[in-house]
Amino acid sequence: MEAVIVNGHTVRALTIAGSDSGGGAGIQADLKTMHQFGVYGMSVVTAVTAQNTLGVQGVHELDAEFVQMQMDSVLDDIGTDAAKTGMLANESIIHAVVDGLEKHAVPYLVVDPVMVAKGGAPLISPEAIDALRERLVPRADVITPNIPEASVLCGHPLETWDEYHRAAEQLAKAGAQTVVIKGGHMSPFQSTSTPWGRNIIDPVSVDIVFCNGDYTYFLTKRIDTRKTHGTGCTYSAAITSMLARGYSVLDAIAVAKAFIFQAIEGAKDWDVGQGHGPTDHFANVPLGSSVEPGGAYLCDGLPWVRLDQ
Ligand SMILES: Nc1ncnc2c1ncn2[C@@H]1O[C@H](COP(=O)(O)OP(=O)(O)O)[C@@H](O)[C@H]1O
Ligand SMILES: Cc1ncc(COP(=O)(O)O)c(N)n1
Repeated sequence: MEAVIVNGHTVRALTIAGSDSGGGAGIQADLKTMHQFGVYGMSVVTAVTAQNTLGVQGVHELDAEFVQMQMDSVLDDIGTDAAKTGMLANESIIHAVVDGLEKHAVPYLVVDPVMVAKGGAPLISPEAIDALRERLVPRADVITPNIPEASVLCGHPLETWDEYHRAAEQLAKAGAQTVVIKGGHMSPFQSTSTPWGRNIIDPVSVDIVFCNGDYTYFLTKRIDTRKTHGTGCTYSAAITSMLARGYSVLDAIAVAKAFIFQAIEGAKDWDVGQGHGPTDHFANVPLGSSVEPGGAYLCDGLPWVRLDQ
């Protein structure tokens, strides 16, 4: 992959997240993904985890001042076309990150409100949730909660299609421009009766996107695998890379969703680790998708197919 040049400059993206020593999630997933998208990746590390596919063995949080120093180092000199946040660990780091974002020019911000690792280890302190909700959500161009994260941000459990939609609207009201409610944790059975009025027999993974008052649904086949370590990180890094390259939000999400589908599929038979294995960051970047707001799209191979409403 070559570096992408847009309007004469090298496209850059920044991740503000935790390090995953196992290489499947966090900073490592983000930088691998950005590289695969032809984007020059940079990192601000918030915490270092001792982690592998079996779980998180330890967490070392960095001082908020040092997080701020990294942001100044990167953004005073290099600058970025888009940034994403991942694991932010605690309240002081959230304040430092938001202060840094207010100080520097960051054209697009993707917030992946990381809370708990796939193995169950907490990646943010409970006291930090209010700061996340009050200071970071309103700054998000795109926010990408999974179902448990959306439940925590909204303050109640989410189990039905209707509740997923109300949660997206609540986060939009709180200031997030585009809300992506990710489908990895939805029950596959909910996919049999859908908001767009057509039944799906095979299990699918649906991401609900709420943007400018329209709902757009992105569906792929649900892959039967437990190797989903870092799916959320990889997906949000792909969206960030596409925004940095100048794509519209919906086209960015469409490409990112097709990429994460192929990344999960591609690593199904990998033998990396004994637990929740990583995704295939070498997956193809399927550019060329163009979607209209307000429809339901199925990625059945490529490109996207619009389902009748
Ligand atoms: N088994 C699966 N098959 C297909 N897509 C999946 C599967 N699991 C997750 N995804 C997709 O991966 C992306 C990340 O979702 P999710 O796993 O919910 O995030 P997180 O890692 O934050 O929990 C979403 O686009 C989701 O639809
Ligand atoms: C440093 C870090 N950041 C994020 C995740 C979440 O990824 P996942 O939910 O797939 O375990 C993680 N496990 N580690």
